[in-house]
Amino acid sequence: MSNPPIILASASPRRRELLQNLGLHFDVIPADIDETHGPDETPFELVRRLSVTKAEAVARRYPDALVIAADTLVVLRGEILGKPKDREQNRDFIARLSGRTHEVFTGHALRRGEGRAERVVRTAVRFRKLTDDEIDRYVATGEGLDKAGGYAVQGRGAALVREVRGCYFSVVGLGVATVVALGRELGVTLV
Ligand SMILES: Cc1cn([C@H]2C[C@H](O)[C@@H](COP(=O)(O)OP(=O)(O)OP(=O)(O)O)O2)c(=O)[nH]c1=O
Repeated sequence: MSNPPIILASASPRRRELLQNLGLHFDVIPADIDETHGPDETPFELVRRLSVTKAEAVARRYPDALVIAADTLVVLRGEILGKPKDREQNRDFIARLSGRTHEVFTGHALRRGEGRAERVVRTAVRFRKLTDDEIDRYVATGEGLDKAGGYAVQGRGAALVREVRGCYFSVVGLGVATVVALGRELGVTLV
């Protein structure tokens, strides 16, 4: 049986690039959803809910497609660090991450008609101990402003990271192997 058309329900250029690297052809249709956190939600529950909400918002309009959505959160000692609202907050995030290990949660949700496949991937990331000057220089690049936790492991942020324990790609925003496995659960061979 031939594969259905594929839709990536994300505005993230990183996610698009990771899927393109597999040689796949797909459309990009971002889901515009409310990303407000519920008061008692754990990071696991939150990324799961947000990835599912993104997938469903698009799948409703394209029931014949395979819809792929994801959501990424950075968690330090139980506290969620979202996208920094400005450089000052970006500086605060990087200073707090310095010398410590935090967790990155990426929720993946696929839909194909009535078919659903979901998985949350958790990865531990340890930062080097950074000097004030290093923190200032990193924040001045502006790279972290649209990223969860205020850094990009795939960019200059690579210089901040001592160790990644788990799936590197899920830190960037999309666990590629997870997406392929979830696609197979829905009967779609992506690679
Ligand atoms: C930790 C980290 C996050 N990020 C990015 C991945 C995501 O794009 C972003 C987290 O925000 P998300 O809300 O997960 O995604 P998004 O708003 O970019 O796109 P959409 O909701 O349309 O899917 O942070 C990196 O690029 N590198 C990193 O090292």
